[in-house]
Amino acid sequence: MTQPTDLLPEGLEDRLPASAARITHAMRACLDVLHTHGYDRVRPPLLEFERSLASRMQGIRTQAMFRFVDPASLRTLALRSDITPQVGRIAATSMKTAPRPLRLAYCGETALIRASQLDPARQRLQLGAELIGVDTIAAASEIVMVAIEALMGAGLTGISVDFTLPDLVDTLAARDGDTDPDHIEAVRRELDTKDAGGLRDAGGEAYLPLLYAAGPFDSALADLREYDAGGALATRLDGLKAIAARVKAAHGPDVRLTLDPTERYGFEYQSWFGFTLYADALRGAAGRGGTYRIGGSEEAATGFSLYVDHLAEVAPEAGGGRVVYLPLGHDADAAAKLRAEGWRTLAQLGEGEDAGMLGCTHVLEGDTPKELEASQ
Ligand SMILES: N[C@@H](Cc1c[nH]c[nH+]1)C(=O)O
Repeated sequence: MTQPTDLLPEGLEDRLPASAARITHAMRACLDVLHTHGYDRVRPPLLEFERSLASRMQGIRTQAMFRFVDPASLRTLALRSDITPQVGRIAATSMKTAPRPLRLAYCGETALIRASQLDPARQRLQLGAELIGVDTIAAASEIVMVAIEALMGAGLTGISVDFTLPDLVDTLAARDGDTDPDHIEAVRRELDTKDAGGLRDAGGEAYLPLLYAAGPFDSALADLREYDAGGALATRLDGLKAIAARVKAAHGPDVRLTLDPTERYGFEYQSWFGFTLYADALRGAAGRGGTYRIGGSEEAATGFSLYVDHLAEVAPEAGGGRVVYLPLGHDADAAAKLRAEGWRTLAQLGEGEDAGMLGCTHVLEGDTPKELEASQ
């Protein structure tokens, strides 16, 4: 019986076996890909001092985090809403002297006070990789390639990568000698809503072509090059082209590439390069990444995060449906051998159990699993 006290807060939910199995399967597949590419796993804590979460990356807002006073230290703690800043802290402190480039992977729960309208979840299983100490095309390409491989490892299809230039407006404002923060912010806001009229009213007429330089990668890049007559964006555009070329060479038409230079949603701290990952049938993003600087050490880094519980909704089922029922007094060695071969076993505990109802497909007879129907 559900009691009123069993209700969960909005945006938080229990994952029951089928859904939890999908998530675990996707998580393992993604972690395996990161492991094979040389990314070492770290496990930062679930909460830490609010100030430390905020100080490592520019633009992080702790207002969106769950915060409370620690009865032990009487200081404000925050629940992490993103693991990347924690990995930045690790790279700048305990792993300061580790050789660069430093490759770190992570996977853990994050929480947000307010979900977005597109994605109401207030808890997210974030998994990702950070490549620290280099800001090169080679590093950004590796991150994009590993992210795609991780999604493919989880069984996702129809993957697309949407590139963006998170610091675009700042770069153009610097080019134009525009130092008025209010004007820059107004332009950003109108670009975010992709409102041409609003952009004009905000004095951002010069930025109008950016709204239209979006879509399939090659044509959007060509539009941007045309727009960028003065060449302020030239190195960025060359970088994007080189990264895209690597993805194309490896995946051809299997991975769709798009470019939306003004897309800033979710890019709080990324610098010249950002990307969002999508897949077939998935509502919203599967993940996001880009280049950034670790506050304090000012070290350059590139990385990506995948939202595993979200992407697992469209990942194929975990499979491995073979479950063998072990009757009372069964041969324990035979059962152990089957488990070692990848079978799942379910041991009988008492009389009156229905192996089929409990999800078993086989029953152990002697040392051989017999299909349930066949054995009856
Ligand atoms: N942590 C960022 C993505 C990212 C990882 N590294 C760099 N950017 C996010 O979840 O949006």
